[in-house]
Amino acid sequence: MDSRTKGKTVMEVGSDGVAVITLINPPVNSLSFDVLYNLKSNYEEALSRNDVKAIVITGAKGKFSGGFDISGFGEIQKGTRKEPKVGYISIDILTDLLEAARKPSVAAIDGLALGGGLELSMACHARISTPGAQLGLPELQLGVIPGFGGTQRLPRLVGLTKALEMILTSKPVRAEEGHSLGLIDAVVPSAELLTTARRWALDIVERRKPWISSVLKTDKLPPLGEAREILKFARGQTRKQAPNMKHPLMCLDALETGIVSGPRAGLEKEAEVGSQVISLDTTKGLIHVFFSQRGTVKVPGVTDRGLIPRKIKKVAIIGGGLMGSGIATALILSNYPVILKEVNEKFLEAGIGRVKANLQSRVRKGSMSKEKFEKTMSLLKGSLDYESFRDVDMVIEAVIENISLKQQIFADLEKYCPQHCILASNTSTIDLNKIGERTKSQDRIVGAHFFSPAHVMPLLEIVRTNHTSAQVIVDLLDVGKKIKKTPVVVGNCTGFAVNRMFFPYTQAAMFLVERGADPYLIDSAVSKFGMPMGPFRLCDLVGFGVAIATATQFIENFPERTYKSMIIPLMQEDKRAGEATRKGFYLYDDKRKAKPDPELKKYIEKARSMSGANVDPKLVKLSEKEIIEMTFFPVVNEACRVFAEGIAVKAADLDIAAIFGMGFPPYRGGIMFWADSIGSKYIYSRLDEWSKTYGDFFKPCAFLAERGSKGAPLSAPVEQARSRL
Ligand SMILES: CCCCC/C=C/C(=O)SCCNC(=O)CCNC(=O)[C@H](O)C(C)(C)COP(=O)(O)OP(=O)(O)OC[C@H]1O[C@@H](n2cnc3c(N)ncnc32)[C@H](O)[C@@H]1OP(=O)(O)O
Repeated sequence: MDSRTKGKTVMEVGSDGVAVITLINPPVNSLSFDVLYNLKSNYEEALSRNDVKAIVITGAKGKFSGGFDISGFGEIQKGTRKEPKVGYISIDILTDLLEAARKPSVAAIDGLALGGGLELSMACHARISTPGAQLGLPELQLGVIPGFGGTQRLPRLVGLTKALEMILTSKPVRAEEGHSLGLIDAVVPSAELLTTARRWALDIVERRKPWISSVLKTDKLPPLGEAREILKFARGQTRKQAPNMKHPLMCLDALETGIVSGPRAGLEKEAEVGSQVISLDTTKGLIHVFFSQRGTVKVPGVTDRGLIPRKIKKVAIIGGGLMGSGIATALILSNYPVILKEVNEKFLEAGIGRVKANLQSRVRKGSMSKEKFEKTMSLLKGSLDYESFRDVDMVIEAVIENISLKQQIFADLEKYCPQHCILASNTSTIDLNKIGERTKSQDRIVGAHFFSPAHVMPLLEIVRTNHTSAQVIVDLLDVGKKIKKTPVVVGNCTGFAVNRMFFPYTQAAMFLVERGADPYLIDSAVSKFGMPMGPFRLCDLVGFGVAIATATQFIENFPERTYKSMIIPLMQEDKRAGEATRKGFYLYDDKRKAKPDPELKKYIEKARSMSGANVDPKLVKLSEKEIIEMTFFPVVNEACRVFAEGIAVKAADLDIAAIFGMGFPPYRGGIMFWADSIGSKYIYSRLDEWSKTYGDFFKPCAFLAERGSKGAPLSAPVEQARSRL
């Protein structure tokens, strides 16, 4: 393969007259322009050769195709590649050359047929797959729409309602379901895939099997009036669920055009809309997230050293509270045997009960069988001492945020655990060097910061000190992958990456309400921006105990930029501690539904008088845009510090940390990506102005000041950062 080309296809013509074209572009046989143009020329050759009666398309190494090469969108966005003529691939190649050919084609699908992969197969005249195949059109989650005729052929093969479900949720179906839906013609074992596909193709030639052009099918489409109703409903749902994104609605337009005006018009609309969505900001954000998420496991100096992850056979967890039980649940769900240690029988029973409840909720929802529940629970053993820790490969400490308690635990662990055992802490804020101060095991001390609920939330912040060995990081990255978490490796400091970014967000919100802004308007503006909830609703959810413990760490370590608001401590004094007490910034009913509380004013006024702050008429009347800027620019500022200090190696890691740890909207690409879309100059000038008016909480850090003064991108690599990694 030419080093400049990305992938290829190869064609072999058998003595049976079947030309087998294989897609080759490791690791997932993505459809790069090179692959697609190669496919076209192989196809033309097959059509022109007299010894070819039919064509089979398959993918190399057990994968049909993971879809269009996503990096191609980036090239088009950056202008480094010219987009082909609108409709060239979907209409000229796949519809007019392949589907309308006078020789039939069959797709032989093993493994993946996603996006463009499934679309290519749907342009064939039949599809044979192996039982493990995954079939889906996940394009919307990348900000693009199903192209290559996907919006036209899928509804014609599986019906409009199912097609909408598959497209709008981006979720793939398995081969058996695909078969029952009519998407797949036969499911056969891997070893029989190619022979069955070849025979099927010849049977079509001989008219023993039907020669079906999916794009011309109409039998699965509902009558026009019904189709319009279904699409109207889908539009309503989409507007509610994805209010800040245009591309799902544009996709529905392409589907509707095909149903109302016929498949040719539908293909043209799909091509037109498909080309427009590539330049949407939300699409740029989502594509950035796709690659950044996969990039977090590439840690310079660690994962490029050829280290092989060691096998972790048994894990111990200390503390069966909310975090410990969640982590235990995540581990046993991925078949790790776990010992859960508590200080007494009562706490141990409660901890095991929590794990049980986590799994039982899956049984209730039907996603786990009773047998699987029993088997999974059998992996969990309780303990009240360290005796059973003698053969564990990893311990995760998950007790309350108390430094001396953690120090004692780590000193004990050093005595009882084997020499190779990884000693991890789930602390969310405390400096790991302090935790390990009373040990001589600094090279195997690491942070494994899970987010609550740990068996559900996708992020794992892996924190390393200057002493943590690369092997330990590689081991933990492997555990993270096995328990299906997105890991982000960060350096050691108070709050690490996520909580350091989180803190100014809640602080900015407190600052604004003390100066007269309405907390409920702030929550509403932040939710509209795309966060799952606003800062006040979030404080209630997390609970004021945690909020105060975290704030204490920040006040101690970053006093110069901590805004010390008394609102939460005052409410806590009155036994309002958030959702758990049914009273916080909101009041909660039996169903935990939140409603604003007029009494909140009282606490705000008291806090205001204590801090000496005055109501500022400008801040009382903030627009939604200003609310977003005043709450998120301080986050950008802190993210810049984290980046400049080398706590995060890549800006993209902070994007992923913000999305998976804070709930930052993925379609905005993450905190640094979003900041760059606004421009460092503007962010710097706003923060600078606020810091002059309102004080050091808003003061831009040196990194932001330097880049902002030049208008340079904040995500560009830090050249000479003193890396803590
Ligand atoms: C001209 C307009 C055309 C419009 C019509 C068509 C549009 C499309 O087809 S858009 C693409 C649709 N496909 C997808 O969304 C699938 C995306 N990929 C995945 O979901 C997963 O990667 C996977 C399920 C295919 C495999 O998962 P896993 O085994 O966990 O491996 P990784 O996710 O780590 O991926 C390995 C490696 O492969 C790269 N990669 C995966 N898919 C693509 C792709 N479609 N294009 C380019 N590259 C892809 C991924 O980035 C990883 O790369 P490295 O990090 O360098 O190892």
